[in-house]
Amino acid sequence: MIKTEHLSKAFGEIQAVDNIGIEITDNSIFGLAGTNGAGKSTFLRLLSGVLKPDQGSILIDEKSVYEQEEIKREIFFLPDSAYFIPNATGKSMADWYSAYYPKFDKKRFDELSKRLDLDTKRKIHTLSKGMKRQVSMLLGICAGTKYLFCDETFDGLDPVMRQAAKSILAYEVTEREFTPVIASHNLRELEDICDHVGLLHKGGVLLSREVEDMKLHIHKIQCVIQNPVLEEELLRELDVVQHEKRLSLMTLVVRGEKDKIMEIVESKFPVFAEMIPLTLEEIFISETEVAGYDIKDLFY
Ligand SMILES: Nc1ncnc2c1ncn2[C@@H]1O[C@H](COP(=O)(O)OP(=O)(O)OP(=O)(O)O)[C@@H](O)[C@H]1O
Repeated sequence: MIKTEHLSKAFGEIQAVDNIGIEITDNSIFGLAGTNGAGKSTFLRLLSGVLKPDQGSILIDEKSVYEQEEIKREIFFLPDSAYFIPNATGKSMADWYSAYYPKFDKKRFDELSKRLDLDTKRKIHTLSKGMKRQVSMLLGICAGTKYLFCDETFDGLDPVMRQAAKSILAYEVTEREFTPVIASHNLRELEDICDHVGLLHKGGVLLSREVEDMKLHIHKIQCVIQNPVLEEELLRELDVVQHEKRLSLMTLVVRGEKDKIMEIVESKFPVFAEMIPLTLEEIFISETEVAGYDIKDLFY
C-alpha cells in the first residue's frame, strides 16, 4: 500500500506538490488526473524516490522510499519521456533491466512484444514515438515490480494500442501483486481502466474516489416526455446536475439511486426512457461541482 501524509515539494517559488495525503490500495489501478502543471509528474517522482520531499512522508509497504534500494526494486517509474540506452533494442533493454529487477520476466516481454507486433531486435531510436511508448510500457510491466508509475504513458498510443495496454495492465492486476498508478491530463485516457481516480489541482488533491462508488450515485438518462408540464415536474423532482434537450430528446445527468430515478421518470409517462453509461468526465463534473469547482474550467 502507498500512503502519503502532508507531502509537499516546491521548486523555488513554485509549490508543485502541496500537502498531499493519499492512500493507494494494493492491486487497484489508480488514475491520477490533472491539468498541465497540476503536479502529477512531481508527485510520481516523489513516490519513486527520485525526488526528496520538503515536508511530509511517503510510505510504500510501510517503508520510506527515498534512498531505500530495497523498496525501489519494487517500483518501476515510466517517465513522460522514457530513457533508452543509445543504440539499444527492446531485447537489450530487457537484459539491462533484468540486472536491476530480479523478477524481470523476459519470456513475458517476448510474448507481449509479439502480441503488439513489436520487433525486439530493432534499434529503439528507429521506432515511432508510439512504438517507443509501447516498448517502455512492456519493460515496465515485465519488470515484475509490485508498483508501476506511469507518467502520461497512454497519451501517445493509438486507440487500438491503448485498449491492448489497458487489457494487459488489467490482466496483470488480477494475476499477481501489482498496483499501477497512471497519470494523465486527459480523463478520457483513464476511462475504463482505473478503479480509483484522484484529481490533482495546483499541487493538491481536489478529490479522490472509487470509480464504482461514484457510478452508483450518479446516472445519465435519455428520455422523451411529451407533456411539458410533466417534463417540468421531472426536472424539479430529480437532483439534476446537467440537462440538455435536442428536439424532444432530453439527456439528464442526475444524482441519486438508479431505481428511484427510473421510478420518477416512469411516473411522467415517457414515450422512451433509458439509462446510458456516464463518462468519467461527466462524473467528475458533478463531483467537483459539489466541491465548488467547475471541472470544465480545469480540463478545457
Ligand atoms: N525541476 C523543476 N524545476 C522548477 N519547476 C518545476 C520542476 N519540475 C516541475 N516544476 C514545476 O512544478 C509544477 C508542477 O509540475 P509537474 O511537472 O509536476 O506537473 P504535471 O501535472 O505533471 O504537468 P504536465 O501534465 O504538464 O506534465 C509546474 O509549475 C512546473 O513548472
